[in-house]
Amino acid sequence: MRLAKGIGYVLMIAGGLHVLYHVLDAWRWMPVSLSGLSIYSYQQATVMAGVFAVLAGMVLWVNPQGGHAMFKRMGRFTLSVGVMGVVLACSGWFLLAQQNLTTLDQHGKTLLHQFESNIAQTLQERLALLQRQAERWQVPPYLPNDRLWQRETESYLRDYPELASLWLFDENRRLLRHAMQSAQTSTQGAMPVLNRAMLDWQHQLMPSSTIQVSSITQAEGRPVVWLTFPLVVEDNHTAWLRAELDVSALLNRSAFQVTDDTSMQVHAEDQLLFSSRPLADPQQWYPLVAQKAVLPHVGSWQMSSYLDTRELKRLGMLPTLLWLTVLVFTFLLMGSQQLHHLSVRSGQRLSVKHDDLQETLKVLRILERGVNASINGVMVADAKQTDYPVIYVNKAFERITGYPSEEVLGRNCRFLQGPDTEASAVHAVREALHDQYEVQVVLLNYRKDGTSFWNELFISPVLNEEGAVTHFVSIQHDISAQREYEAQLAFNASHDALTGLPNRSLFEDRLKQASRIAGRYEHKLAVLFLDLDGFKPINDNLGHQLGDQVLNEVTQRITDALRPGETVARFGGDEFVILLPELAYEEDVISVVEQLLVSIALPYRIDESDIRLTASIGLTIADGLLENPLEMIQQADLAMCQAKRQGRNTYQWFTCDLNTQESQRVVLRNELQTAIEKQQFELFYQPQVHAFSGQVIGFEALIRWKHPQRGYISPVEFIGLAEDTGQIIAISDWVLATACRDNVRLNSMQIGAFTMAVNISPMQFQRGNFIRSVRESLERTGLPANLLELELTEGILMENAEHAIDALHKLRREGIRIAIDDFGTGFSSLSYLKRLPIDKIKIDRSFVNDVISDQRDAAIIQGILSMAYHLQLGVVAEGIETQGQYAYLRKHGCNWLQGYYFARPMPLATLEIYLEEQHQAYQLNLARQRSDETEQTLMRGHEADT
Ligand SMILES: Nc1nc2c(ncn2[C@@H]2O[C@@H]3COP(=O)(O)O[C@H]4[C@@H](O)[C@H](n5cnc6c(=O)[nH]c(N)nc65)O[C@@H]4COP(=O)(O)O[C@H]3[C@H]2O)c(=O)[nH]1
Repeated sequence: MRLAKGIGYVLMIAGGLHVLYHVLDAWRWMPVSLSGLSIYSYQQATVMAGVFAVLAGMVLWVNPQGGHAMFKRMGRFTLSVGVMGVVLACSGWFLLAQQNLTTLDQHGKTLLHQFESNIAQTLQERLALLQRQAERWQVPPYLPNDRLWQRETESYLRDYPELASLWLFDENRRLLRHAMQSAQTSTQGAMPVLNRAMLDWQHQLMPSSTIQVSSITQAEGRPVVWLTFPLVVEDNHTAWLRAELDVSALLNRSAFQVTDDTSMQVHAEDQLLFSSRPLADPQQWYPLVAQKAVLPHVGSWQMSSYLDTRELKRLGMLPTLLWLTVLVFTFLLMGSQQLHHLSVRSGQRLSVKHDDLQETLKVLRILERGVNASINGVMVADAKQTDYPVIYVNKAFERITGYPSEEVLGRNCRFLQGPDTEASAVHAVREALHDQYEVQVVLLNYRKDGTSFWNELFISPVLNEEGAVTHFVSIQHDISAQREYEAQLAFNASHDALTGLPNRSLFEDRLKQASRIAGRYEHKLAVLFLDLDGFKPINDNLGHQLGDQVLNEVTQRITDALRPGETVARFGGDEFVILLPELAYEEDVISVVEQLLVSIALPYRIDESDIRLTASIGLTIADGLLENPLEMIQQADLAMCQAKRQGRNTYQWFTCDLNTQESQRVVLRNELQTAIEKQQFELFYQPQVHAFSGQVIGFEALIRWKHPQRGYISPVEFIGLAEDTGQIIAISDWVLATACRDNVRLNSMQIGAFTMAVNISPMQFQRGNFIRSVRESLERTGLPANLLELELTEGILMENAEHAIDALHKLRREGIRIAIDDFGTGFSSLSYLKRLPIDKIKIDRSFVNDVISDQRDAAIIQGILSMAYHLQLGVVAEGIETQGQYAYLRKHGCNWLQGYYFARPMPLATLEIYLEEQHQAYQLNLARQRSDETEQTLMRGHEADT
């Protein structure tokens, strides 16, 4: 920048000085110079170059940055063209001007040369003419007489005006005759008075035979040249003819016709002898050439040629025009070049801009596609116009709101608001728009069809390069589904998905609330725990879909039985809990419960078949003063379990005893788990004997828990709990495997083919892998299937008869025997029994117990035996404690017997000894019998002989 400024300084100063110099130098020629075109053309060229230098310097000095940029913008070629053009124009101008000057100089010289030649020739002719005249007068009659003189001189003077006068002198230099141009002669013929020069000549006249030519002298103020011719006349006398040549006339006579624009002058010793034109205005004439001319005899004079400055101007036109033309052409060329350069640069810039635009367009298209592909509505509003009219909406906006873009553009988007749009959210949006900051709100908007949707709205101001807000972009996210989902989640969090009833959590809330109200208003509230009886097999065997239908129907029946304000909740599975928050009388609970039991027990018509269900209900009542009202749920649960134990399809009040029992159950359950893990169980075996032979035909495996503190615990105490807790599965698997293994060992004693009867729990039987686990136990132990007998209660088979029948068929196909345990206690229908693929039935101990004393038990036993006989089923009577019972059953055809009368359950080792003893006793008895028979035979033979 400094360099540019420096160069600018130098150019300005140098150019300025150059111009000043020439302006001052040309001052005296100013009128001509200012006329624009003169001999100073070449100087003007350099002046113009100086002006250019000044201008360029100013550009660089005033704005070196701009100048630099300007030069850069002009392009090198343009600048080169400019410089070249200026140099060429100035050079051309200079050369042409020089050439003009040279031509003019030459022209002037030529003119002068011709003029000089003419003068010399004229002078020579006049000399020759007068010489001839002089010669004529040297022959007789010699000197002319007056008349002849006059005639001849008149002729000369007339024809040659430059001959100012002719003089004829005699030998003594006396004037004989003379003749003058009429203008100069006052009197023709009269002797003139000789002027001083003539007199001088008379005195100085030297006799000479040669022609004398004087130098230019003044005669009467005129430049003249004297020609003197010696004449030899008769008698060798001498005479002189003297001719006065008017130099001006001579020159005039010699001058040829020059052009209007040139002029010639002749000076002799600063005296103007001749001028082809009057040079009144010296500034009109430009001196071309001035040179000396030497004429023989006459001497030298100064000849000058002049050119009319108008011609000079005319001549100057060409270089100037050329200069201007070249400059104009240069500027045009520069202009065109610059235009070309600019067009190329613009083209390049346009190309770049075009590329940029294309790229921007591409990006914009992608953005537009992206915006249009967005699932969120996008809307752009003009922030600079009042009321922020919408200028763009994407497809998602149209889809979400139902408004086509043409109905939206130009409007304020408040048309999306409706009656339930939250005023606070709208206010927040307005404030954000007014203060131009981002805002995010959720508000209820309305579609074109009037339906509402939840709009999660995000509005952001858009700034331009100056940071001013020009637009607002809003992104709309229809979160209706999300809201619905959240509501659903909230509902699900507090409700049961299948029935839509409140779940435990909501029930607990309501219970707490009801308890507080009950405490405040001193009334009572009740909680009912309802569990369906026998629902699980329905669900497992008929499918969950059908189970769900049953549950929904149960829900409906319960709901129908309740009053408004009362709550029924589903706690999962088939458990329903009911809250009666405001009891007028305690007895009201009973009426509700009885209504529920009746209603639930009604048949369920599903898929064109009737399903029957009952419910067990536990009840508890409180006055709202319970510290923890949720205890009521546990209490009702305990009571429900008690109702179950009491035979189901009934209800049971909660009592404090139940609480104690439950505590014990909890302790027992934990200990039972420890027992499973530490294998604290043993199997005792109770023999079953043939009713008539008394021989042991098999055993029933009966589990014992060898508690580390309490000793042996009866299965009656823990099997039910294990069933409830699911611990029965692990226990049952162990029992089955152990019983099979021990039976293999007992059979290996080779004292009989013993059958092992194993009690099967309901949960064990209903497991999907039950048959497989039985098969695996047999395979692992190697016990033949026909030596395993499974004892199932009537209840197990009744709960899901079809599944049970199917499973029993499979088991029997394996060769496994099936016995129905506790037969007679389960109210089995006989038609149903007929379909069961079983081998035996076991008469329950309760019938055997009083068979002797109670006719009804006896009748039942007889009925069972009769039925079994006709169904071709074996019968085992258990609980035989007395001889009477034994005898009665044997008498009525019971095949097999089991009871303390024969043997108590015993460990394996004891059993082995027992069996050994029994076998020996049997053998002994058999031998005795044989011996008796032999003895009797012998006696009979002896009697016969005698
Ligand atoms: N008063 C009296 N009782 C007699 C007499 N003869 C046998 N008993 C008892 O009657 C019960 C017969 O077994 P249960 O009816 O299947 O009834 C069994 C059975 O239902 C269940 N149980 C026993 N062991 C198992 C087992 O391993 N698995 C399963 N699931 N249940 C078992 O526990 C119940 C009770 O078993 P236990 O206490 O061993 O009681 C046994 C047995 O000791 C008698 O003459 N008089």
